[in-house]
Amino acid sequence: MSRLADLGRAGQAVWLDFVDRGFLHEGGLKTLVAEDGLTGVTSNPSIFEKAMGHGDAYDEGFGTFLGKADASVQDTYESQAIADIKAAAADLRPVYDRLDGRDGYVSLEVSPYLADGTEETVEEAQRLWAAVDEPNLMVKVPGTKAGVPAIRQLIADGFNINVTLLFSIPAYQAVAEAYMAGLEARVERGEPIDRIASVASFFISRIDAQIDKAIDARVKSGDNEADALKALRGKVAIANAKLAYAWYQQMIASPRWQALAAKGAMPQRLLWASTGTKDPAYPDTLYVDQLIGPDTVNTMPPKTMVAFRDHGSVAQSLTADLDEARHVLAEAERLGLDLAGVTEALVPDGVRLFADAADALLGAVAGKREALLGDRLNSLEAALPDALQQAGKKRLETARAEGWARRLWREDASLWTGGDEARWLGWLSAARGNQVDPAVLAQIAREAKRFRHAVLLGMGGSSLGPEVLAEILGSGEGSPVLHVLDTTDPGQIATVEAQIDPAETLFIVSSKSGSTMEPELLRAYFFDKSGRRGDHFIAVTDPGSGLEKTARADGFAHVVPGDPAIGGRYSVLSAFGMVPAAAIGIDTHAFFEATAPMVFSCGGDVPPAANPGIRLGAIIGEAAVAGRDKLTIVTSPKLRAFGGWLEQLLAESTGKEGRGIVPVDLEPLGQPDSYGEDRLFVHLTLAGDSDDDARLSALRAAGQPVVTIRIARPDLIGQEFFRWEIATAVAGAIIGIDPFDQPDVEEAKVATRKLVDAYEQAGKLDPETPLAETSDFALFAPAGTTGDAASLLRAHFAALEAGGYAGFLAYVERNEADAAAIAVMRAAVRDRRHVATVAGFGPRFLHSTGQAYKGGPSGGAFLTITRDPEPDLAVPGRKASFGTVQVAQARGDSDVLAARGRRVLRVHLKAGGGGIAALRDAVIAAL
Ligand SMILES: O=P(O)(O)OC[C@H]1O[C@](O)(CO)[C@@H](O)[C@@H]1O
Ligand SMILES: O=C[C@H](O)[C@H](O)COP(=O)(O)O
Repeated sequence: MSRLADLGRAGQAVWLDFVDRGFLHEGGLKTLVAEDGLTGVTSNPSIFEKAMGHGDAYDEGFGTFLGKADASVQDTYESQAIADIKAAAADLRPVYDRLDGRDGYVSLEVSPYLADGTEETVEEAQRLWAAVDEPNLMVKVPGTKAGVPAIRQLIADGFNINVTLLFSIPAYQAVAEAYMAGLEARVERGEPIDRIASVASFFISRIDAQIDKAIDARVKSGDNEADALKALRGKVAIANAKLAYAWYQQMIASPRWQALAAKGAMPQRLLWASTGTKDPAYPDTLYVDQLIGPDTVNTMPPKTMVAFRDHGSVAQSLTADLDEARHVLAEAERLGLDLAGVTEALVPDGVRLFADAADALLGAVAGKREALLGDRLNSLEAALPDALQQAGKKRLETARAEGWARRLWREDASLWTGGDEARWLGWLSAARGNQVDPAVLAQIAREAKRFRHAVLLGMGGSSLGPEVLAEILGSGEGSPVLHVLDTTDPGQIATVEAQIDPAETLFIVSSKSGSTMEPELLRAYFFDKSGRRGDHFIAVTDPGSGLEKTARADGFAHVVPGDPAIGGRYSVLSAFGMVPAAAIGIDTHAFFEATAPMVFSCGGDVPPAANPGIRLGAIIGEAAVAGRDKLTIVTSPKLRAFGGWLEQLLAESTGKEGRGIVPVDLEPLGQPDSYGEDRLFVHLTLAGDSDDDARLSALRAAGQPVVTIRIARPDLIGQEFFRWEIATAVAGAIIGIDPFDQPDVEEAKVATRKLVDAYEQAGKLDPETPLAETSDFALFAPAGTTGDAASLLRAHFAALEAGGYAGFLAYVERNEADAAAIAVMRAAVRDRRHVATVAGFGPRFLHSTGQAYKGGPSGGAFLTITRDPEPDLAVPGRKASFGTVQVAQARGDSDVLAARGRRVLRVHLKAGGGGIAALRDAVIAAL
């Protein structure tokens, strides 16, 4: 007869500390039951990681889940774990039935991520219990501080519980107390207690591993108690267990337990866990031989089981030599081996080890999902210099150990500054399409078909996302074409006006706050132009805003609410992006479906290294703190508009407190020697689109960091919105700022408002005296600057230092010709001064990159470009025209930049002069 079966006859149940699909399928467990009298199975996250995290044995099972866009890796893993546990439960069911519930259990552990939460643990145990749905399941709950009350409640609620991670006698006593209290609660409620099973898993080898380590260190250092110390090697854990059992025997004899036993209660057996020897110097059956006694369990890894079957010895060892056990513990104490400290530390250590295993497993499942999704998930490759590669890797490991993915989705503000960040995370769930009402979108899509044009009036987060959607996806058949007006430039307004007929145009007024000046002026302007046709207007705004009131009063066709828990720049997957998208006939349902693989791949259950958003965030965040803070956006032609959206997200989120990322968009690609050490290139490319591959390869070859994101189809652009939102939030955590506020934007608004108010009073703006002028332009700068136009321009660019950047802030119409002239100036400055260059059209950039220019890294030198609007446009009900407001915005912003110590030179292009082309030539000459 098997020695293992002899253990059973000695009163000790033999359990297997192992689960594996192949083993179960081949009938391995059934054989152990039949031949060795095995009566139970335990699992833990490490065991499942070994089973599922390697090889392909579970691929078939994973495949049924992972192919779906919205499968979570946690659910996928769990489905397979549960299948194995159910299979083991079925194999053990005859034992359970034969022993009338006294044994025959299989254990499944609650998530180690929950070990600090009582409520969460209770809920998780209930959930697993329902999911496995087998009477011979034991849910494993750690005996941590938070676990003990959970155990009490779960027992009271009638669940079978295996308490895990017990190392010390006091911790075990607390658990035994919780078990009795739970049973007593049932008795009090008149509920049965005779079918509730529990074991207390007392860990063995991990204690010796720690104590022995301390012993060896002291012996090595020549401790004068070396012999006494050596004598304790491999003894302390067993002595500790023996005394725990002695306490168990007393407890069982107590009147309190006897009263429960009289009502049919089953004792909570001590289960010896961690019984595989870790030190090869020890006999491999040590932690079985020495711990044999009635009403106990030993759960053994397969190797230990094989060894015991071969040469284990069965004797009532647990109650033998108790005095010796006491002596061992007394000696340990005398020698200062600090058993209490060791066992206390082993609890969080055990939780961490299981969490590490769970991370490894979830990471492996996520990897399989990525492979299965193929090009349904946008890919990311990073060619990075060594130092950045290492920093990113290290960051991902810290992020994993600190649970960043989970904490982000749990809305834990301590990831950032511990301020009000949790109030701004509505974009996470919005990415699943939860913020928008599909019926409203469908109605808007239907109604919009009667219009030929749609004009979106909004700034920053309210306009840049819709512009990307319109540019990259375009309008559906029979749906209007979208024009975005995010300006006060009279020329630009006139250009759009010339392209539309207000009678055939739907106007979408988008403003979260509902109080932003530009959309308010534009609304007033076009409302008049439309003949005050409210039914041609839709408002998208946060509930209760001023815009909502106006829209209702003016009978707008729809007032679609935003989510106040989403900031403007994170709002594209909410109503702010989806209403315009629906209006131009984009199938928003299909859009969210195409976006879902990224949303789920960036989930809280996907550890950082396998999480595409966190991976990117680690790269851009580490790059920024290492001085590579000019994130240079390079897109294939069809993705061009995306850069404008991304600029706002990065700049407004991270550029504050003198830190952050300065995005560089639409700067023509140069030769490697044009660039300094402050760049991180991000290349977004759409399959089939053409790229400047030669220049990009040259950059990579020159050691510049290049991240490449490949997008298989235009409708997968939604994935990049979400990936970059996650990445930005993560980069914010690395940089150490609140990525959801924009503290420096307000100041320019206040300065502008002052100027406009003064104009409303006086009918003119304060006169200014130019510092210098040519026939083409006049130059303005803060007091103290002198010289002629050429020397002022020369000094402006000469002041740029490595790591600084040149800004071109143009308060002119945003058209191809002006953009091209600015691009030439940028390339020239970049090539001659080796600094990054940025450009923005005002006032559009004020609601986007303006935050970083004022609040982000210093070192920017800004050339602000204005011109007299010709012709100007009046705003209904106001003295100040659009042109006046635009000039006031330019002046207000320049003043604030200067007040922040930024170098600012304002160039006012004269009417009848050579315009921006003349400025371009003057700038090139000045370099
Ligand atoms: O949607 P709103 O409230 O009009 O704001 C527009 C934009 O202005 C800003 O508040 C900056 O001024 C951005 O954050 C925002 O996206
Ligand atoms: O319930 C079983 C325990 O999880 C297992 O025995 C732990 O063993 P280890 O210390 O070898 O990981």
